[in-house]
Amino acid sequence: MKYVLKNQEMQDTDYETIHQIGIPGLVLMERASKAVADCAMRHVRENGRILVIAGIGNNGGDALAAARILLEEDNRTDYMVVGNLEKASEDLKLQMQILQNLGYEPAEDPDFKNYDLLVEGIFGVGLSREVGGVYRDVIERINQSERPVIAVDIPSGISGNTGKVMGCAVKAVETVTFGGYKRGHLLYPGREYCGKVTLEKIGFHDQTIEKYASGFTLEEPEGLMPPRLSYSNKGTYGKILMITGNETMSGAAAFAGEAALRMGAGLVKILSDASNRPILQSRLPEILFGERGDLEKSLDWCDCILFGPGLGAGDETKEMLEYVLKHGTKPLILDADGLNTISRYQMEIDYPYGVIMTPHLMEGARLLSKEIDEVKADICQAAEEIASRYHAIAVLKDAATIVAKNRDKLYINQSGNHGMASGGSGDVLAGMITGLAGTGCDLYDAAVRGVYLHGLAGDAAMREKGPYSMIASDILHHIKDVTGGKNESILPGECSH
Ligand SMILES: NC(=O)C1=CN([C@@H]2O[C@H](COP(=O)(O)OP(=O)(O)OC[C@H]3O[C@@H](n4cnc5c(N)ncnc54)[C@H](O)[C@@H]3O)[C@@H](O)[C@H]2O)[C@@H](O)CC1
Ligand SMILES: [K+]
Repeated sequence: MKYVLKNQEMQDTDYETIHQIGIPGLVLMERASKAVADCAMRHVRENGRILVIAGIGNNGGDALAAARILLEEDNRTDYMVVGNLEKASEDLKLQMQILQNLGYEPAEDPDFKNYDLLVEGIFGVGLSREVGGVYRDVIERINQSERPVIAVDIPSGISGNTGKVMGCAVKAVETVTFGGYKRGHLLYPGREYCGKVTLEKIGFHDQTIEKYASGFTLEEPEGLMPPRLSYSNKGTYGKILMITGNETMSGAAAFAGEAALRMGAGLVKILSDASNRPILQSRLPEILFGERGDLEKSLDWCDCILFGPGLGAGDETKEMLEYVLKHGTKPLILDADGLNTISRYQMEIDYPYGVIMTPHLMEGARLLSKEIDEVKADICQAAEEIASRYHAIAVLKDAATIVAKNRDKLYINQSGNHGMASGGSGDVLAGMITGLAGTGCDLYDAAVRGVYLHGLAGDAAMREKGPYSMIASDILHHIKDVTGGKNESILPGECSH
């Protein structure tokens, strides 16, 4: 798990580290610049020429100190500063003075194409408005030079808060950042401008970062699945009820049902249109099939409910959803037409047993009565609004999916790929989350882990089938690769590890 911060949260972390904990800012800066210089040396060939481009804030200070370390290591390095030096930060002025004391003067109007590598520290977490003037000119020259660029902290021009391009932005091959990720590293389009993101420790301690970070991300699948017990039976791993699939969309029910079973669920019962009985029972004989008349007794039977995939958003769905919201007593996952029904009929949700809502951007926009562009402008905020308005855990699905719950740290997902952008992927996700929730996993954990593992299964599918040819069934097929436990022993005491 890694923390994710907004600009102000990083500045607060800086402030506390320097002024309350007592690590001098210049010590942090020296460590930051060492990490940047090391990265530059990994990228540049022997005798290659490096140009360091600094702004006038502390991001520029990091860059100039990196230039000094590169020179100390005998790299052919020039530097330049963009902006009015009179307005520069004290640390930037100091770093420039040190370079001059050592006899290194800034390069005058250097031709970027004469260098093998550019290192840019124009703006970091201090970027606060659209980029214009000399800054814009330099950023455009950097990109036009077609030279590899290392960005210090975040590519200049990318908003650390939203990943938005603030007028224009540097396209980097690698970004070296410090302490924790910034949201802009993980959210699109910023994510594409960063190249590889390398997170370095420079003196910010975890407890300080944890105190200020409003977000987190997962990077390792270990330890995410609920434990399996030798002494257990199918009842131990959850009885899941799925109200899914109308007469034209049996596939949604099949995908969600199989995904829950592949996540380890004990029993899955699908209530669907009668015409789906032969299809589902031949495709997925492991499931129990019921018709909609079975709703009342199924609600008593189950440990967890999925409502929505492939149902259609008509009056019948509305009546069933009202019934579930009134009589259900188990955690509820609302997806697809469950969500469309809520927005279409402007239903309110106040369901005390826990709700996860899994809208894609368009469904999210409908739930908030907004235009999709408003949702895209800050998807973290949109996810938080859905969570707060519907008293739910919101899973707002996009290339970087967000999971939000009131007062908890927000999750930004990094797994997954564009090969997953095809029909059925969302049904698989809903089934995976429901599978985890039905096995007794905390609901927020179920949402976060389901999203992360779904992306990892998609990545495994992409490696096998490629982004064009992979389909939702391939994601299902690869769930086995991300749930682990394949080498575990069958009998207690027979462990191989
Ligand atoms: N001691 C510290 O505070 C540390 C700071 N660090 C570095 O310092 C960076 C933050 O430094 P700063 O807070 O000085 O800010 P930046 O260096 O990110 O920004 C410089 C200044 O540019 C101005 N500015 C913002 N948007 C602009 C725009 N669109 N056009 C023109 N000017 C604009 C702002 O007034 C800002 O102060 C981090 O990203 C990191 O690289 C690291 O060295 C770690 C320690
Ligand atoms: K930068």
